[in-house]
Parts: sequence; structure tokens; C-alpha cells
Amino acid sequence: MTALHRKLGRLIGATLPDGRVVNVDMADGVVTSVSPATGVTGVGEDDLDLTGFLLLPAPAEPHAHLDKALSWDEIAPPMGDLGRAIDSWRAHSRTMTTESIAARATAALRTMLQAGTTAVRTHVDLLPGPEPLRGVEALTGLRDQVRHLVDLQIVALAAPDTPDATVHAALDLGVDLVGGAPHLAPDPLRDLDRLLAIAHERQVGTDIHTDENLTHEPTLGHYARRVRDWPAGRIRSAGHCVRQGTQSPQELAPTIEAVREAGIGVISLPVTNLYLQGWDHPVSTPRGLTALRAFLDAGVLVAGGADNLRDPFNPMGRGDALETASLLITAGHLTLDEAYDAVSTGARAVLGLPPAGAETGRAADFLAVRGANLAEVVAAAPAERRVIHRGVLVASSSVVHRSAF
Ligand SMILES: Nc1ccnc(=O)[nH]1
Repeated sequence: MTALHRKLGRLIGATLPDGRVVNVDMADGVVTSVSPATGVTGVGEDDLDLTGFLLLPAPAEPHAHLDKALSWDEIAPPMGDLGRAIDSWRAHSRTMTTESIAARATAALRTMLQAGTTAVRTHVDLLPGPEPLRGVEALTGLRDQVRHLVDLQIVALAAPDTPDATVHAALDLGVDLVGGAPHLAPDPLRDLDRLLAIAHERQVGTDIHTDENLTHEPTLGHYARRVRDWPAGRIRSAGHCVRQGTQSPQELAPTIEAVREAGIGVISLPVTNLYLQGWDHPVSTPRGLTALRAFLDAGVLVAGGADNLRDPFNPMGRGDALETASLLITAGHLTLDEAYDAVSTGARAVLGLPPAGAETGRAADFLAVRGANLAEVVAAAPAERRVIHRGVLVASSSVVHRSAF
């Protein structure tokens, strides 16, 4: 059994997606060399034997809601669309304490880490009623606790009725980014502008739930034009962008150009949006994916995430980036390489993190999965995994398979 939280010097005998079998040396959380594995025998103290494992850049989750995760059973909400999910959550959240939120968030984050995700951006609701910052307290506390295991970013999700002062209070408590869902406001552009003004005043980035619907007037182009002149390096992300998936290429073209110019990262969330949209159409429904191909072809930064995890917004999900990658292929028609890139390198870029993986100079964040190649690993999502964060082994899962033939 390999000890956890062990600083590793070398990964031995790992298979890369291009078929090479390599050793990977690491120091100070960075890859220092990648060499053919031939002739190496014996596994030393600082080594990890990855014979039979596919070695991948670690996934990142660009859009989670850890404060809501794993609340489906407790809330027992009716199934339904975004509006119903919001109503169920808001009604029930009144009974939740900082401790109860932290307990579910911890369990969800542990599931993600065990699946291989070493960086997570989570939104946190600024709750209605008294004590709106219970979720913020829970998640900033969790971030401190797991600092050595996973990079955790927190976005304050301001509802249209959240006062500006509450957003400022969340920033004072240490959230990283300003977020919101302007498409839920009576005047979406006005709500978007007030969120951007707060972010600008506090000199932090934004991650906005953008156009999470199939029919409303799109707001993504406005967002892009407003942040175009922000300093380079200040995060500006757009989650969902569902409405853009319903637009014709002609309608979409100016928005895509504005998004590319503004450096907005677009985050597609198939695990949740395939559930949340399309309830009004009995068959052959338009669904909640963005215009993935059009954004990719234009050179826009695209990431894939899961969004909700077994809460009123999504009863399903296993907190595994391989599930998202699989859906990006099945439902989003990305290639295998594009899909894994969206949940790893693309997602890390959206988080403002340097690329990870088996190349000299890259961050030593890896997911090793028992399997022969990327197609098998994404399709079958084998449970046997090793997870490495900044050169440290942070999770390890074993399985025993038995069968009568
Ligand atoms: N898709 C979502 C929209 C708003 N809040 C959530 O938790 N999820």
C-alpha cells in the first residue's frame, strides 16, 4: 500500500496517451524530465510504480457548487427545470448551518479529489434571509483545510436580490471572484453591470452564470464588450452559455468574435444542463449545451465542468471529470482529445493555472488511471487511480475484480 501525502520524486513506467512508456521526474511540484522507461528496475522510496496506468494531466473542475452538493436526498425536491431547482434550494437553504454545508462540501470535494481533480472552482450562494454568508464561511474554511491537497477557488454567487453590501462582505471574507446569474434578473444587463462594477472596484475577476436558458435575449456579447479592457490576467469566465447553443451561426458570429477578443473562457456544463433544460418539449428537445464547435473553431478557450452534484439542480453525477469528458463526446460531439483537454488543460487555463502533465516545466499534477489508452479510460472510467498534486500523492483507489469466467 502506498502511503498518502508522500512527496514523490519519480513516476515509473507510466503510459502516455501517445503510447510512450515513460518515467517522469519531479521537483518542487514541477516536472523536471520525461524519459523512456526502458531498463528501469526496482522502485525506490520516492518512486511511484505506474506500470499499467495511463498518465494524464490532472483534471480541474471549473464550475462546481460545493455548498449545494449532495443535498438531493435531504431536500427531496420535485424534478424539474432551473426555476424549480432554485425555489427548492432557496426554501431549504434556510435550515442549513455553516457546519452542515461544510460537511456536504467536504464529502463532495473528497469524491472529486479521489476521481483525480486537483483544482476546483466552486460557486457559493449568498443565501437569502438572515446570515447570508453561511456558505461562504463553510467554503473558505474548507479551502484553508485542503490547501495542500487541492487548489480551491471560490466565487460569490449573487442572486439578483442580493444586496451589493453582501457581495462586498463575501469578498472581505476571502472569496476569490464575483459571480451571479443576470439572466434571472428582471433587467439582466443592469444586474450584469452591477456585478462587473463590484468586481472592478475590488480588482477581482468574474465568473458569471451566463444565458442559462434556451429562449431569452443573450447577454454574453455584452459581458464580453464590458470586460474587454480589463487588465490581462484578471479572470473573466462565462459558465453555461446555453442560449448560444440555440443560435444560428450568423446570429452567433459577433458574440464569438467579442468573446475571443475579450479573452473570456467559456465553460460548458453538460452533466447538469442536459438535465435542466428542455422540459417544455416532449421529444427531440433542444438541450443545455453551448455552441461548442463554433467556440473551439474560433480559438475561444473552452472548458468542461460538471456544475451540480446530486442536488436540486441535478440528481445525478459522480464528481468525476471523465463523466464530463464522456458527455462532451456523446452529446457535444467533441473529439476524444478535445474532450479531455476541456476538462484538464482548458479547465486549468480557465482557473488561471499553468498547464499540468508529462512535459518538462509543467505542473506535476497528474491523474493516473489503470488502462491502456485515453479512449478506454474516458469510456470505462476505471476506478483504480492515483492522484498527484504538485508532486505529492494525494489520493489512491484500488479495486478487486472477480468473475466466474
Ligand atoms: N445551474 C445552476 C444554476 C444556478 N445555481 C446552481 O447551483 N446551478
